[in-house]
Amino acid sequence: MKAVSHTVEQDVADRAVLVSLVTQKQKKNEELAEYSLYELVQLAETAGVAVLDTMTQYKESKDTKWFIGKGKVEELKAKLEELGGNTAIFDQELSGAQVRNLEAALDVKIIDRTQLILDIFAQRAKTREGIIQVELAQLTYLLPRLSGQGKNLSRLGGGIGTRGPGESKLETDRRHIRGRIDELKAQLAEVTRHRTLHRERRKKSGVFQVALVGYTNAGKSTLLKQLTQADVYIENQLFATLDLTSRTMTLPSGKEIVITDTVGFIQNLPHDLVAAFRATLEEANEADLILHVVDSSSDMRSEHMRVVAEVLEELGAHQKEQLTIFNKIDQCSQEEQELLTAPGEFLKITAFSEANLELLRNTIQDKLMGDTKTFRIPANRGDHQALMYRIGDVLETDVNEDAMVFKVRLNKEDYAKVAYQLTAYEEQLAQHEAGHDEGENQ
Ligand SMILES: Nc1nc2c(ncn2[C@@H]2O[C@H](COP(=O)(O)OP(=O)(O)OP(=O)(O)O)[C@@H](O)[C@H]2O)c(=O)[nH]1
Ligand SMILES: [Mg+2]
Repeated sequence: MKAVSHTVEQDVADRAVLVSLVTQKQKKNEELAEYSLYELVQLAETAGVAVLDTMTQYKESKDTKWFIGKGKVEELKAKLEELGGNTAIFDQELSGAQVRNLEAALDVKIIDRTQLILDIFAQRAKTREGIIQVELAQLTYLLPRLSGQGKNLSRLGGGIGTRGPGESKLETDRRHIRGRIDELKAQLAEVTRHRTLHRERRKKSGVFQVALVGYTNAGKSTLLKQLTQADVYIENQLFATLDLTSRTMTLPSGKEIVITDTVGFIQNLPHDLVAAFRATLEEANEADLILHVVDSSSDMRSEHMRVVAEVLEELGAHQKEQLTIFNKIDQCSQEEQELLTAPGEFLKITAFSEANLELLRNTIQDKLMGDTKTFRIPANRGDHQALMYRIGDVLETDVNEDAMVFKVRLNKEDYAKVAYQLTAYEEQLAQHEAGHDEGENQ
């Protein structure tokens, strides 16, 4: 390495130049490509990499051998030498051959966007399920890129720092990796089964489940914390949350529900990762209500919302009851706030306002539960009265001459099951009373 720039932090192991290729096709949406590179910088920093510089190449289509053009490779080499870089990170997915060619030409570590995201996930995963899922995604990514050549192989798996699948694992051949993939899949199935059982038990007990989903850094964990006083990790960085956190939350009616924080989404989320995290994301699928949290202060919020909608669709969760939460409006001007809109119901809030949280709690309650309704039940029919406690939350009771009056906040599903029966009771009561009146009049 030649001249090392004095701005470089010497103690950071990975010092990288970030590279993006914008092809003719993507050029139509240059803003998006630029944003993707901006995100890559954040991702790299999240992974603990010192970002020295970025460069973008505009090219008709990608180069099969070098990904970027040969001339651009020379330029990159000069830049890496000038700045004392030891890593090049590409914003798009590279083939195994491209990685090897670039590595040979540049003599630095080559990482692509997918691998970088996988590295961050590996760094963050804490639960057994998360750890299995990340290793599974890493190996699935690695398998088609294996060349069987020792040095390249270990480099390819090396990742940022030492967080790739360990080198000893990589010394083994494809067959071993396939075996390990099968093993991980089996372990994952087992963990998932436990969780599904747990979730079903919760469901049977009639507890409502709400899932927080959204683009990374939208404020999901902050909301979980604000709504439940949970002690969760919140950071102004991408992918702060990786593992699921479920907490009990109390609605204004006093009813308890379970609210779950999930992993954030990002554009060009590696497909292997979505597949591996499917089980975790299923949580959104099982929820009674999805809270889609949006960072309304981001210029890219529409893009974020599109990405989230796509992932939800991929999971088959797009038909679920949804509430869009435009969060961080404290960072938006009045004009910007007025522009915020979403299909279906939405709220504009900041997670730091108690009044806004109250509004959110009430909206969740209204979404999960029906309106309040008053029933009159014959005073001598204990069985009918017991029914009142099965169709929702009894808010008030009162007794008058012939009937007990129940004011109930309905649980839509449970009420639907017995609504016909209750209508019949009401009719009976009305008839009874009519008979009574007639009798009195005579
Ligand atoms: N100004 C402002 N900042 C907020 C608000 N809500 C959250 N934040 C900040 O946004 C950043 C990200 O918050 P998180 O709760 O970690 O976001 P997340 O959606 O859980 O992110 P990931 O776990 O990375 O997917 C933190 O710095 C929060 O303090 C808000 O209403 N207003
Ligand atoms: Mg989070």
